[in-house]
Amino acid sequence: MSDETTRTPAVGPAGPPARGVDRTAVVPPPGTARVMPPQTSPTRVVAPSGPQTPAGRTGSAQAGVPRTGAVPSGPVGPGVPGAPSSAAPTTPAPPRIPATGEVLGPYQLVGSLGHGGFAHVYRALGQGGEVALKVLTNAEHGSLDRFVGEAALLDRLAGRGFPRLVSADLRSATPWFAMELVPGPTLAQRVSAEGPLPPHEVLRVADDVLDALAVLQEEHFLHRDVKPANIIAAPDRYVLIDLGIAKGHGTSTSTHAAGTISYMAPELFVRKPHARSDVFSLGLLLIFLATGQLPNDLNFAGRDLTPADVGPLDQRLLPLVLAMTRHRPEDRPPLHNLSRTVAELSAGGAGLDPSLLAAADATTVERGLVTEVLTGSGAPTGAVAPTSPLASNPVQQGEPMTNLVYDQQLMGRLHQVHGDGFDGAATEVISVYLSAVGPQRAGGRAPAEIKDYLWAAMRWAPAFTPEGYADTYDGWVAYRQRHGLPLPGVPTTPAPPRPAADPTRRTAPVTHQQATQVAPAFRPGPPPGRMMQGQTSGTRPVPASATAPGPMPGPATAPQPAARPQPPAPAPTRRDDDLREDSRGARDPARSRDDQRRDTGGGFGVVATLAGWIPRILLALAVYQLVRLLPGFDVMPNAAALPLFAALGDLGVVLLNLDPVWAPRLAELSIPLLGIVTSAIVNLFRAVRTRRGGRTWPFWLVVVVWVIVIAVQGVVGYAQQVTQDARDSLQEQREQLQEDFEQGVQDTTDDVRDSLWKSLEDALPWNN
Ligand SMILES: Nc1ncnc2c1ncn2[C@@H]1O[C@H](COP(=O)(O)OP(=O)(O)OP(=O)(O)O)[C@@H](O)[C@H]1O
Repeated sequence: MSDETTRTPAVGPAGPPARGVDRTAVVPPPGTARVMPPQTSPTRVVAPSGPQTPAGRTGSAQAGVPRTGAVPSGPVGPGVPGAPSSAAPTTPAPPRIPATGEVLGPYQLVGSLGHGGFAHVYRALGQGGEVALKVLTNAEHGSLDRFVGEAALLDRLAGRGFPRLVSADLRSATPWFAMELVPGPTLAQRVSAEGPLPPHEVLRVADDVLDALAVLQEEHFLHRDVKPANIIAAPDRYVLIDLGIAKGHGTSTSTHAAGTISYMAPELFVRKPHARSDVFSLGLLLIFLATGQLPNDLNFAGRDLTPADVGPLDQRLLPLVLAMTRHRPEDRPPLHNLSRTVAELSAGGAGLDPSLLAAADATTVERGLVTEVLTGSGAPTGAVAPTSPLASNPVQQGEPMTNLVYDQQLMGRLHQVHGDGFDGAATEVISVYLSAVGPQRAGGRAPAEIKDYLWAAMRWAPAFTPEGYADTYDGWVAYRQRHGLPLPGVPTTPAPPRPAADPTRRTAPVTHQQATQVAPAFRPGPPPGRMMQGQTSGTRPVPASATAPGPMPGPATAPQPAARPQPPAPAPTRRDDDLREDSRGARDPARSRDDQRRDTGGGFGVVATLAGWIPRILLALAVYQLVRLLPGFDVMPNAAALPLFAALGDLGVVLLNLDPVWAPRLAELSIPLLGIVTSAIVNLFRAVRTRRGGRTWPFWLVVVVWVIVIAVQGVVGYAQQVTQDARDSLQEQREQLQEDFEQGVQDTTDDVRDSLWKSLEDALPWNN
């Protein structure tokens, strides 16, 4: 078979694979492994020769697939063939998402099957028929190792409960692997479309998934992400997908984290995976399948579920799921006992053997499992910075801050902040949040520690702050303003209504591509006093402490520690695709300022900016005109006399068929009216261009301001007119009086003079 290795083309330089070039095979270091061409038989991700383990023995060879290479016994990472080590010639390329129609190796991508924050999965066509082709689309540190690990593990599982690995090229500039295409919807899709499953079908799911988990356990792995979206309902079986090794280290905008957290065992929140952590998730999954809902499991209250928590459930299933979801992992039954119980239930056995559902000592295969998973996958501990205090001071189960992960409003806000790439701002958000809800919620932990813990619990990798913005709260707000995104505290689209039938239950997220929503009630506001004092996680400043005083940041709803975490609530007026685009752009070091200018509209952006000033100038003019109405200020030049407004006044008179005396008044009114019209046009243009039609509040704000301006102008103008009329009338009366008086005096004078003359003439002797 060595000839097959040699016919595989060598790994080329980084860059998109050439069309038609066969780069399908994993190319191991010389002498360490072999490669098989996909056209003839499955290519395997193979490991260097090394110590064999039981895992190796139970791998593909056990399934009857010939193998010559040893399967890595532990986690796959650097050093494993196909996983470029630090010395490997290829470095992870910036995220590139291939388009449908592209050719990768011998496959043509014919459609998208789905994607998470880490990879895209395509339906692809090759010589051997259709496959599901998974492409790594995340270039963050460690992503490639985990991607290789997933391919290697799939290879070892050899289709037992999982899709069979077909071929791979993990050293390509766009690393990918092809696996068996499993036809059918995911269980999330099926329940969403058809509602809860009948009990016998739930038992079938349990049977298949328990088998798959047992195979995984033999390989010394936990899945850690058993949920409806990760199980495909094929016509004849249920297949577990997405080996959670790489879960959550993709872009922050992965919507999968929400689904993940809903099914997460309590011990995983404190980063203590247990061999029976998957049992817990499967127990919740079965409840969901049977009822369509998830219970408020109250695990953080430290107790097991009760029948009342679970709700109406088939009585045969009830003891099974109650046992699987026990709070303490060691109280849950091991996989083998569960399989026997499910078999008994499926066969309709009259009496269950209660000992099968009792707590049991660790089985041989369970021993040693957890350490391997923890150190092997690098997650969730991988999300904790080595400099974090958590690295040396691990979180203890039951610490108050572990409940913060259940706070939907806090997590919704953090999801936004992180999704935008502002982890430093997240620390400030947490600090303000603690000021609002009380420092006891921090249990003595600093906001930076809490942030690191929450990031680990959510499996969020450190974000990359967009170029040109400070990684602070203010920087984040500036970013959101610049991109026309909802700001903290600004009410947006309301969250989808929840079923109100039973307050103790909640509907599970049945699809991980759900519409985003926001948690508007928690309003961090500006951070208190910019109290930076140290550095954490590299170079980011952090607030001094959780107990630092600060202003109450608006209405903060008290957290509900007992509730199981809801999916974090991302921003509502923005689709995940948009978020992903921005995040991708922000993460791309090659992203130039030109690109960013293009994002903001380029030349259109300049025009839009200039146009945006017109309503503001008109508003200033309107206010100026208001000032002119004040007594003594009318000496200021009249803006309404400007040719534009004067012409509008004349036009208004003509159009409304008014007395020309109204022209100056209409000229004045034309200023605010023009302001309303231009601001409406500008806002409409922006909303259409940014595809954020829901963001109309600035327009309405401007309209309200204009209406106030017009009203004030109208009232004051009317009052002024009335006063002027009265003054004119008084003046007229005064002048009339004056005139009358003067006329009277004149008449009297004339009369007196005439009378005197008359008397004088009568008195003269020569007149007698
Ligand atoms: N073998 C397969 N056959 C058919 N569809 C598949 C297969 N593997 C994956 N898919 C589809 O692709 C989607 C994404 O797959 P997967 O969950 O493995 O991606 P991911 O990037 O690892 O996601 P995540 O962010 O959860 O890690 C699945 O929801 C499923 O619909």
